Amino acid sequence: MKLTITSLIKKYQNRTVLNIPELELEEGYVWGIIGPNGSGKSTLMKIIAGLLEPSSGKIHYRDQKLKDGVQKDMTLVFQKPYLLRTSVFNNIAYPLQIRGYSEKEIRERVHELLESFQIEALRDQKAWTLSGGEGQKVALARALIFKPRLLMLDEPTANIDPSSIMLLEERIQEYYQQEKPTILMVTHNIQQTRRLCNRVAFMNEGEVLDSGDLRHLYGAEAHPLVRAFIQKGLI
Ligand SMILES: Nc1ncnc2c1ncn2[C@@H]1O[C@H](COP(=O)(O)OP(=O)(O)OP(=O)(O)O)[C@@H](O)[C@H]1O
Repeated sequence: MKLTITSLIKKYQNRTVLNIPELELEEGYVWGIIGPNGSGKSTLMKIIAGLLEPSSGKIHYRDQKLKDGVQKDMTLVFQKPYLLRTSVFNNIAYPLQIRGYSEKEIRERVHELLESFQIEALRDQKAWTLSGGEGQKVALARALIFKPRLLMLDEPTANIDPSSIMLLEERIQEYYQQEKPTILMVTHNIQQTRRLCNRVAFMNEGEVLDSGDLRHLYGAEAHPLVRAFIQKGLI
């Protein structure tokens, strides 16, 4: 099973910010999407999540066009957590509420997530009063609660303290081990890529220069620009 991208172009005014003739992302892996600022990583994730229209091109997920309702199976967690103007509990419960789960199931599942993210104390706090790191935990808990088959994370641990980074990474790893979803994760942290990802795609100026397993990307066969970036620690 694959996520297949064909002839994808995204332009703003006349500037092309994304140009991907062909890219296949095999399912069941944790993909690190890496590359310098402005290379199109977030734009690609938003297009896959259906939040942004491409200028042209096609994306197929499990042999279906993205349009055909398959996006209910996926979610994108933004770099700056986007939370609803309500309590932490309601934010995490929301994906189950709209999917018609019973009150009891919702209470139990939310409680489990509050515990595993160590945010029980924030249960009734209003989402807009949370710190950045707390908000990021709530956003990830809300994403995991409905067990998406495709989980997209845009710099999930940017501006997060080291112990919270560890906690978020543990939750992502645990979810991957339990459910074997496909995870696409934008990160600027190479160490994090090594810890969490088993596949990597490298982007530069709107193009995917290289992709594959970690050994390939960090090895001698990788695209010369990818090697230069990695060797100089530029990403
Ligand atoms: N709404 C917009 N209008 C015009 N240009 C845009 C818009 N959104 C993004 N861009 C441009 O598209 C390019 C790709 O942006 P994108 O956010 O996808 O990059 P990125 O790789 O995620 O960067 P970063 O690592 O800094 O988060 C950038 O040059 C950006 O300025």
